[in-house]
Amino acid sequence: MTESNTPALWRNILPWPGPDAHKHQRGRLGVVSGPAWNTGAARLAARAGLRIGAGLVRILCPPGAAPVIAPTVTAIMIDEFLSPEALGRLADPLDAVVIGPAAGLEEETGYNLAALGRTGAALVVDADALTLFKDRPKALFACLDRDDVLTPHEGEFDRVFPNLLKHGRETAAWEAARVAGAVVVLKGRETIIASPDGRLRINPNGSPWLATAGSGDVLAGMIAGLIAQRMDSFEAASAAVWMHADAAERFGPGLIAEDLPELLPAVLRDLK
Ligand SMILES: NC(=O)C1=CN([C@@H]2O[C@H](COP(=O)(O)OP(=O)(O)OC[C@H]3O[C@@H](n4cnc5c(N)ncnc54)[C@H](O)[C@@H]3O)[C@@H](O)[C@H]2O)[C@@H](O)CC1
Ligand SMILES: Nc1ncnc2c1ncn2[C@@H]1O[C@H](COP(=O)(O)OP(=O)(O)O)[C@@H](O)[C@H]1O
Repeated sequence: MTESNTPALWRNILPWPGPDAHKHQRGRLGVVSGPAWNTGAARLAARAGLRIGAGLVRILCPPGAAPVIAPTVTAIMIDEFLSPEALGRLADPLDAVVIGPAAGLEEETGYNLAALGRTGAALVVDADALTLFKDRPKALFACLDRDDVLTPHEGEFDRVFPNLLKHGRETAAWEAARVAGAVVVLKGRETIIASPDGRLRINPNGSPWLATAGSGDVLAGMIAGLIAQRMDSFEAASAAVWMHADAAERFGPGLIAEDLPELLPAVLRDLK
């Protein structure tokens, strides 16, 4: 079934806090950072996850990155991990984790993903954590569950799912979700959200102002922030894609990725 991704599909299941909410109950999100000179992407994702309503957000960083991150965050917490096993232990109590933005193309990123795959947290896998698996996608799929989300742009999609795009974006996304056994968000002008059970949504409100570095990192944080709040992964991806574009259209000229999280309160208010 193919649908246009309009708010009517998911507006009534957005996660608003109840009167007894506390921060742990609102959802615990983790974002894996790259090394010291590559922490910006994780900070963008973390800020977006916090703004979309996750109650508690932690950046999980490799040795040496914490002193860079600490002066730039306030509500967001920081944990350092020294091994994939240590990352897994930090992630275990979390509801959702983003891995990939500026994570690096070293094997360590794959080991980190595998460790996260053994935790109970839902994963949003983006950027380097996709590119790393070029030519060996089965190793990526082995880390995934059906509530995990892959967020490739077309370049990343072609690395993980070679020869699929020639069948058209819809068929490609549909088949990718089936073989990966996870939700696939094929980004672009008309972003497609595909579920492993065969559902497909095409996003109608794409904004070219999103063609700016780091906007995909923000989207990954938004999706994971909604999943952390217990929204179904396919619905969370659908809602985040629409809200991301709506935020960009509201701002228009001059938009940079840093602006996107700050636009979310207005987007959320109008949806409420
Ligand atoms: N603030 C930050 O620290 C940022 C870090 N970023 C990170 O920087 C690293 C490298 O990013 P790159 O942009 O080089 O890697 P990409 O994989 O995005 O780009 C590599 C190549 O893919 C090709 N490509 C094909 N289709 C594409 C599409 N639809 N969109 C973009 N590229 C397409 C392009 O020719 C490009 O040269 C990644 O780890 C990424 O997560 C970026 O997310 C930007 C922001
Ligand atoms: N021309 C466009 N029209 C609509 N959306 C776009 C356009 N160009 C980029 N986007 C959106 O911007 C985001 C870019 O993500 P990505 O390529 O991962 O960037 P980055 O790696 O810099 O964060 C995606 O959500 C994509 O759908």
